[in-house]
Amino acid sequence: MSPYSLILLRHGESQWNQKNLFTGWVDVDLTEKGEAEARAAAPLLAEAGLLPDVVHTSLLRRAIRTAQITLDGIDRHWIPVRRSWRLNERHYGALQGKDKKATLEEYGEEQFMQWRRSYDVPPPPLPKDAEYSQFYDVRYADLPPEVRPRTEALANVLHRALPYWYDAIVPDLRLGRTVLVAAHGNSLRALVKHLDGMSEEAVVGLNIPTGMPLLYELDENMRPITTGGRYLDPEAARAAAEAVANQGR
Ligand SMILES: O=C(O)[C@@H](CO)OP(=O)(O)O
Repeated sequence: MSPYSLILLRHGESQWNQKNLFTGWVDVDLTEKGEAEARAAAPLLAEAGLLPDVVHTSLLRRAIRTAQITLDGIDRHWIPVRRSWRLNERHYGALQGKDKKATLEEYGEEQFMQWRRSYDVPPPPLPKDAEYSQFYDVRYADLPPEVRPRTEALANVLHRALPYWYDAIVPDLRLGRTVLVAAHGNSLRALVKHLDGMSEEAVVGLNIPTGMPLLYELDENMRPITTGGRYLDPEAARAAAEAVANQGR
């Protein structure tokens, strides 16, 4: 038995996942399919005997609602919750609200993939007052303006997520709590990169599917017992990750 259990859960399908639009910090809701995915995660946790004691989410409703629906399904809707902008999806800059297929056609495969999956190349920044900007969103009002992103590469996401990992999630794990983190495709890619010690090149090929619980059993040093963790439904997760990889095509 490993000492520490961490469950990573990307939100269920969102309205903009369904429409194939770059989303980032835009606060779109789940689709009915996304709600069903969140419900389906519950029995997987129950069957594995994984009952979260505490949940951490981003400030975005697709992650917040996914956590609520999943936890409700295992009668754990009452556990303590903490939320942080540090778990938010990657800010997608000027791509927020843009169609993935149209972006691929307009800019070509190389640029498209560089923006989507490269480690350190961010999309162009989004003007503060653009339609899909969150710069003046009240939920980020406590953040100094220079911290509020207008675009992010995965490297920036890792940089802002790690303080939360060390200062909020690890302390919960150290107390022996089973921790659920409900977050996003790219904030979870950053966390997985850190946990698995992935190279900048390897993380390019990492895709996290929606609504599939990913269990990391961690040792005393908060390192995975098994690299890559373990999806509770590995076959479904593999197919769904492939679909994420192929978005835009
Ligand atoms: O649009 C987004 O914010 C993300 C996740 O949905 O997309 P991608 O997988 O292309 O990084």
